[in-house]
Amino acid sequence: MARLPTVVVMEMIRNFVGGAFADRDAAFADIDPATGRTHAMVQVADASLVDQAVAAARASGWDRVPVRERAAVLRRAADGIEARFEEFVAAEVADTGKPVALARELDVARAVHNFRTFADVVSAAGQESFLTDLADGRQALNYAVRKPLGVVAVIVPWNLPLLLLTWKVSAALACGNSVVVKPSELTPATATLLAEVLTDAGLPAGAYNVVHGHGDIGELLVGHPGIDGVTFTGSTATGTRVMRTVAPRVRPVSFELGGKNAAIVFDDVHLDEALTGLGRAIFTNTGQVCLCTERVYVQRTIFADVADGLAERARALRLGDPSDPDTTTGPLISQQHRRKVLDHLALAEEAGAKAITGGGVPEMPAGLRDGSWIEPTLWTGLTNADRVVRDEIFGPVAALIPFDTEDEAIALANDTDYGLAASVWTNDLRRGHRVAQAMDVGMSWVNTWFLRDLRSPFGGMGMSGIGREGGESSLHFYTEPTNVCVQL
Ligand SMILES: NC(=O)C1=CN([C@@H]2O[C@H](COP(=O)(O)OP(=O)(O)OC[C@H]3O[C@@H](n4cnc5c(N)ncnc54)[C@H](O)[C@@H]3O)[C@@H](O)[C@H]2O)C=CC1
Ligand SMILES: O=C(O)/C=C/C=C(\O)C(=O)O
Repeated sequence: MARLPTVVVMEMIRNFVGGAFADRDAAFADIDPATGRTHAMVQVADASLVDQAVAAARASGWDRVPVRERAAVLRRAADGIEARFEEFVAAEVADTGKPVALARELDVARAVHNFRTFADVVSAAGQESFLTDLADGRQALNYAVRKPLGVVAVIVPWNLPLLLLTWKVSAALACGNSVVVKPSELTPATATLLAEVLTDAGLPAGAYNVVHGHGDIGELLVGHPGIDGVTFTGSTATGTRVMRTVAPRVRPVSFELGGKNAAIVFDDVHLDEALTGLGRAIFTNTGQVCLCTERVYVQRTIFADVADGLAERARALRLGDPSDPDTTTGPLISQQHRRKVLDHLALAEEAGAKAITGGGVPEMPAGLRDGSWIEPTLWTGLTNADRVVRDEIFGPVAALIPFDTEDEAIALANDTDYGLAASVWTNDLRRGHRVAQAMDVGMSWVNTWFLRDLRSPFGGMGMSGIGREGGESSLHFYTEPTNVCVQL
């Protein structure tokens, strides 16, 4: 008997507007960066769908839902992600090529945590009040009531798609806003899956909308007259463009942009622990976390030990099939991004750097050869004057640079246009506090990296962004206070 041909039905990722999936004819390919193969098609939004999404958000009525009920919806959303945990993992792995172990531990676990945290934060929030003494002996009561901004545009990148999306969406919804989300064109899957979970959790139609597309759709969204605030994570270049688009309508923006983060390693450190921490800081998610370390300043007395130890850790990383639980390191997000990283590898060579490990494209097994793989790379022989020590590269790369004194290390670490994150590695408690505080950054870690308490402020200074999110900082960004003054 003749066998029927196998029909492969490609998954179609659709826009989600006003509580329903919306079909559009135009679509683009969603590429798995580990294999280079198309794993889904993504329908592209257009101006009229953006209009519909903003109108649906405006009409959702979510702002009138009491805080207690909002928090309950967020908690059910967290439960819903947990119930479909492996579906989220699979979608994130297919879009990003990141190892399944990382997607489980970091991305999807954090999505659950984001919803639970902002349910707690908004439930515990109070309001500012002041009793004002007046010249005639009487008093006035000042208190501020916080109202949601309204409709918030959420623009997120491809490196931690679900983590960053839910970090913003959970806080915005907690405060009573409705959102229109534009995920990265490279990683559209989990934002779409989240629409189902939020609907099942009881979120009203229109409170969460997803429009897919490239930067032009993002630009239409952030420039839309119905948008009351914009939260953006991505490159500094795109952040400045978003700022220009939003400026004529003077809407609040929260920007978490690029970084060129430093680590400072003192010679009193517990070497093994520091090497493990630094390995994470440089190579996690193939260096594609805005917090990743790309500059490591090492006290000269232990420079050779740190260089050897880090190179050994880099060589121990296991690049390979993302679905293998033992894989530690995936590909870069795209061939285009790999070209950018490879250009920086070439620039480093021209500047006279020595690659003590890596420096090129790895040999991958059949099936993975068309992926955007890159070797984890460490350089010596560079200084702060070199472009690769100044540009954000966003790959598994770092320059190791020696220093002699604490003051010199602080000056070198702060010698950058960025100001996102830093880490200090020392066994001297006082020095740890002192140097961490001297870093001109939003987040400064001592003997650890990317350890997050979601109630603490998160964001950057300089070219790394505007504003902070997290805990109360999120409540402040996603609401506007109206101060009421009552003569008593
Ligand atoms: N968190 C971070 O620090 C991140 C930094 N990057 C850096 O950015 C570089 C470029 O990566 P891209 O994918 O191009 O990031 P990007 O910053 O251009 O993209 C981020 C998001 O912004 C959207 N977007 C693009 N143009 C827009 C516009 N004019 N208006 C509104 N939205 C717009 C994109 O579609 C995407 O959803 C990377 O090589 C890396 O250095 C990338 C991702 C995250
Ligand atoms: O922990 C967070 O909230 C965010 C971490 C990472 C980024 O913001 C990023 O890589 O852009």
